[in-house]
Amino acid sequence: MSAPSLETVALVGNPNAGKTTLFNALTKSAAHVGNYAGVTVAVKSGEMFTAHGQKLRILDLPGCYSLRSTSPDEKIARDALMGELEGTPKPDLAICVVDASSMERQLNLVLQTIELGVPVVIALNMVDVAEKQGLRLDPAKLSEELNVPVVPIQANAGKGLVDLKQAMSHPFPPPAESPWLDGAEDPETARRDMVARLCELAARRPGEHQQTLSDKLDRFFLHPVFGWLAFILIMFSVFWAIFSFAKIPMDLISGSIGDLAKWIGTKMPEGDLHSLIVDGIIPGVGAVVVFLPQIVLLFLFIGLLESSGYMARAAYLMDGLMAKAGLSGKAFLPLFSSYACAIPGIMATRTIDSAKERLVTIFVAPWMSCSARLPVYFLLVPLLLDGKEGSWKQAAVLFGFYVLGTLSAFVVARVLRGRLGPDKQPNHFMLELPLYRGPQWSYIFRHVGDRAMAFLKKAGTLILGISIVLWALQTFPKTDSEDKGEQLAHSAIGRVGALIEPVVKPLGFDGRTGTAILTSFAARETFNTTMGVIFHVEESEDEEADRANLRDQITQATWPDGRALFTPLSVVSLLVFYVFALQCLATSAVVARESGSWKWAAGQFAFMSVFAYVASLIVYQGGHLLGLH
Ligand SMILES: Nc1nc2c(ncn2[C@@H]2O[C@H](COP(=O)(O)OP(=O)(O)OP(=O)(O)O)[C@@H](O)[C@H]2O)c(=O)[nH]1
Ligand SMILES: [Mg+2]
Repeated sequence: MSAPSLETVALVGNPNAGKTTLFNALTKSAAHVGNYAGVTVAVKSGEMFTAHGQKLRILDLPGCYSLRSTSPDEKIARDALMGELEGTPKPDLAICVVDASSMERQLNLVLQTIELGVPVVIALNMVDVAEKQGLRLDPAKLSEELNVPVVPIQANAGKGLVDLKQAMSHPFPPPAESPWLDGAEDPETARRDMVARLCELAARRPGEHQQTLSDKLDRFFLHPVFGWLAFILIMFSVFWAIFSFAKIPMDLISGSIGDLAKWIGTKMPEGDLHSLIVDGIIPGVGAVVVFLPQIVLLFLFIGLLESSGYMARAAYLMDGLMAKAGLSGKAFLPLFSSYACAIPGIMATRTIDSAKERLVTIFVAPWMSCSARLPVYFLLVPLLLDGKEGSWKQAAVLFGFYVLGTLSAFVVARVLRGRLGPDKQPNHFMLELPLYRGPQWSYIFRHVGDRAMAFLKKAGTLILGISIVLWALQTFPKTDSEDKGEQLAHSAIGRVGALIEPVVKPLGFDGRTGTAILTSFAARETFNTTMGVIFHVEESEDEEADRANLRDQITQATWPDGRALFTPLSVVSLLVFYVFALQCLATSAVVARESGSWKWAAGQFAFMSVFAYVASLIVYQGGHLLGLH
């Protein structure tokens, strides 16, 4: 029975000290770690057994620099320690996770935790890094000075965990005193003096400053000119690699889907069920699933950038640009995570102290092109270029659409930030540059695996359901006509298309594309599903045609008068629409929760939808005036 009396141990420490790594090692779980500050923004709980078989509850807290902070994630950490956080019991023991290589900055929090009167054990982490820097650590001295147990560990290699578990066994050490406060007028100064003394005694720096490899790399990656060139080159290579490496597995998947459809086609008798599977489910789900390789590659590259430590350098470079948008460097990581998915990105804004800046960041986060847009981009971008043109050109176009979303987000952030007025709270951005590290493959693979599973799960549930509904909508009501085009026009979906057409025609789309846009307000990938279902039927008169390749089918689509439906101009207009439209119910729900107001979420939705429409209109009509087509 999970008794409520289960004793609770909280992991406290500065951001990036290795708390989650330790949490995972102790509880054998796989919470997300990353080599930059602010990865954990909510309290995570797990269970473990001590050396004596005693069961403990472990809490992984968000990193914080002090216990008086104003940003939501640091407040969560403080409240959890004080037992003031709803749903989490007051910890019976706090393990202060300290990065041994930067004790000067990290011990302050340890002192504050001791002052709270909670029993404390110090886990002196990253001893490997400290050693490489030539630091001479003296854990015994530190323990003696503070009167709390100190255990040197290396969390990512599982070293020292046995000793740590021993220190966590019952009875817990008694709360330590805080003699540094005795007779002190200003606790802040008293703590600073104490930290200096402790470092002098227990963490002696080598005589001369050694230039580490990280220092050397940083001279290049943080260089005002070369740093930016490297940044652009790295990002561009990621896009290029996604386009070129994904090609082989993608052809394989789309080939198998085609074969499957053909095989079922020959095995099953004609009829509605046959049609449901061959014309509804397979093209509908298939149009999304073929992009699995791109999703996997995107998350693989994000994982590599995160764990190597490069992400923190990118934040450093972007700091100046962020300031121009009225945001601080703290907004960079939330915005960057939004390229994967806006939801964790919006959650990560909890690291931002300023409430107003946080709102603005939440507002613009969905314009960082998320991975759900990738299937749409990958379907459409190649239509702009001749299929044979190199993948670097396609990568350049894709890069361009990412830049468009990002720059527009910065402009809107600036305007909005200006309107919200100045901030009362102080806002300090302290960017730590962690050391460069080799990739941690096991975490990366697990994370990529999770993402791939989530993507497939969505395809197997939401997308599957929508495919079935779409198939029904275009099969019923039935006509007697043999002509597929007539049947489509007569069907429910054809009627919806006819209704929508006047609205989307000024943007260069017909009713079928309009229907696909409409359905993608549930989730963006549904665009492909709808296109897959509608255009599959349209073109399948020709039984010899390669049914699997949706792109070939939509290149051949025409208006009733025979003009091509997808011209470069209408494709650009469509892509622009997808860059800006907020088509994700889950994001809106998270925005409402994190901003604490439905109005904010609704306003964001309305703004982005109208913006997308107008931007697309300007592109299409403007292009026409310029004689483009
Ligand atoms: N070299 C070395 N790296 C470590 C050690 N422990 C953790 N790391 C790495 O340090 C980085 C940060 O680890 P996390 O566990 O995410 O840190 P955190 O304290 O949870 O950070 P926040 O959630 O941002 O507060 C990761 O890249 C870890 O793999 C260690 O003992 N030695
Ligand atoms: Mg963490």
